[in-house]
Amino acid sequence: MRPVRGQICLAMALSVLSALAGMAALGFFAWSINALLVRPDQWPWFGMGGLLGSTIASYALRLIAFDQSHYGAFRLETRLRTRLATHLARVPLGDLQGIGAGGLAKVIQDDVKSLHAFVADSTPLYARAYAMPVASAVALCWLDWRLALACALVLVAGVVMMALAMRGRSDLTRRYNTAREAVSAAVVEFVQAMPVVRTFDTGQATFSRYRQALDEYLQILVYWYRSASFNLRFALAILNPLTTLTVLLWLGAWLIWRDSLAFSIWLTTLLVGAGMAEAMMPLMSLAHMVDKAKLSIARIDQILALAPLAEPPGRGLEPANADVRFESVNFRYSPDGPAALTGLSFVAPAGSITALVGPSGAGKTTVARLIPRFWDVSAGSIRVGGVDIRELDHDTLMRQVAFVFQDSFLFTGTIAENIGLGQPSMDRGAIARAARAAQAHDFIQTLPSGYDTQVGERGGQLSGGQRQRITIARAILQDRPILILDEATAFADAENEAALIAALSVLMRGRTVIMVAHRLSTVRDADQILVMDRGRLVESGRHDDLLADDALYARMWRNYERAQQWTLHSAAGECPGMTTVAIATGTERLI
Ligand SMILES: Nc1ncnc2c1ncn2[C@@H]1O[C@H](COP(=O)(O)OP(=O)(O)OP(=O)(O)O)[C@@H](O)[C@H]1O
Repeated sequence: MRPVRGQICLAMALSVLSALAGMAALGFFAWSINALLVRPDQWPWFGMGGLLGSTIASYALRLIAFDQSHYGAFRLETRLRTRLATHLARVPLGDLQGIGAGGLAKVIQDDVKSLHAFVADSTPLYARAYAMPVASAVALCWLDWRLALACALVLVAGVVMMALAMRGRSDLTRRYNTAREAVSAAVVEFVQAMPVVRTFDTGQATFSRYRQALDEYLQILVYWYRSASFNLRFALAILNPLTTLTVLLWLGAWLIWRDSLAFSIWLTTLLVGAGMAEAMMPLMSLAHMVDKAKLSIARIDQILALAPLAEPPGRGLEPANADVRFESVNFRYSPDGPAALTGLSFVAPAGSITALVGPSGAGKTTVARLIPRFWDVSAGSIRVGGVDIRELDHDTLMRQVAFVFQDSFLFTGTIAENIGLGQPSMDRGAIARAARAAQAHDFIQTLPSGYDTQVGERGGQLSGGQRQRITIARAILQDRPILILDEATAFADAENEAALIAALSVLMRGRTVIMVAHRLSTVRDADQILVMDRGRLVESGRHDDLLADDALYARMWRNYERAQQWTLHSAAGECPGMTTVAIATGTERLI
């Protein structure tokens, strides 16, 4: 709360003043009743005026206190979200993947919101819940110590019962939250996996995981209720103002009967004592809110504690040209995980095309993702224009490199916004020119709102090939000297592929291109082909040289050529009752 501490302290102080004004109102009330009883013929103007004034003051102060705490909470919420977002942008992607999109969204949304609720609603109540009993106790002692003592005994009994009810609460709160999170995760999985699940079963398997999570949640709730319920109810009964009132009523009546207490004092203690017990009541729900806030704080801290990627001290260097050099690069996704890359060295000269090929899991995508520093290398270095990428400012590196990935990500927004991403000053003409070069203009024109069409969440309204061409248009507009293509034609169908290859050839012109490709047809004309296997570079050269070497690449090429000739035979003859449906959209692939 440090950034808004002043405002929250003010809110708490105002809340205490409001509680004191409330107590003063009770005093004026008792004074007026007593005055009326003593002199029924005279209207107690002073007491009545005081009552009105202090009641208005109490309400006004309370209102301002909550205003202040809410404004403070809004400021805190914005600051925290901004801080989290800025921090996340500098943390290695691998760490974020470990937490998962759901977990991150929960911290940024729910945890920050629960802190907001705590700061906005609880802080004034907290101050009041502590100040009121203390102020009441002082007032009661001043009025009559015997009645004050009786009140204190009731209160102590109530607090002891409350402490018993809340024993082990932290552990239970933690278990409760874990169970609740498990339910949320199971729901998300159930919903997200629906398209996949439905093709295998009716959702029973995933649903049973959801039900199991629900059962565990229910068990904890029942246990919590049972274990705390007696003590809790007893505590609530004791702290109920009626209990204090009854004790004060009987004791006061006895003292009056013995002529050792004035009626006016008795009346005032009844009013103040009842308020004292009542002020304690919110402490229990506040304790729960504090626990929740603590858990949220712990999760927020966990994210803020993730070490960001190292930034160069002072101003970073500028690359001399657009070549990319890997020098003895070793890389593991986690410190104790297997090596994804081992001793990888190569140079992609400025303006040349380098293709990465190799069997699945060879490390091709890893190479592509290390260049924009999604992760940092474990050993060795990657240099752009002669400078280690760790010594380049993040912005400088981003100005050098453009990416077109297989799972091209579009943001919720219009097509124009997606093409012009990161370049808000770009005008419509430039966006349309980039879209034309990316062969995307024609299909965009057929959409109902053209460039203003909303692409839907993650670009869900568009086909894979269309999304890809929008990403290519974005890369053309960015006009950066180095281009990383990862499976850029993966989603293309026959018609799309021709458009995509035309778009890519515009994009690749004059740039240093590093492309990951499965379909060997797309790498034939590359200036150099790097053949990878299990994280190592095993061959390199041009297509014809590699074929002549007759090693891994030559084998892959032969397999690839054979695959071109595959046809799908109707299996109906061999497997009665089975219908084979093939939707072929390209000459190379069958989906
Ligand atoms: N995020 C990750 N966390 C941990 N290990 C990973 C991660 N991504 C990839 N790997 C592992 O690193 C190795 C190289 O993977 P990579 O995706 O780079 O291979 P690839 O050659 O691109 O494969 P493919 O052609 O199938 O896409 C694999 O063993 C893979 O299991």
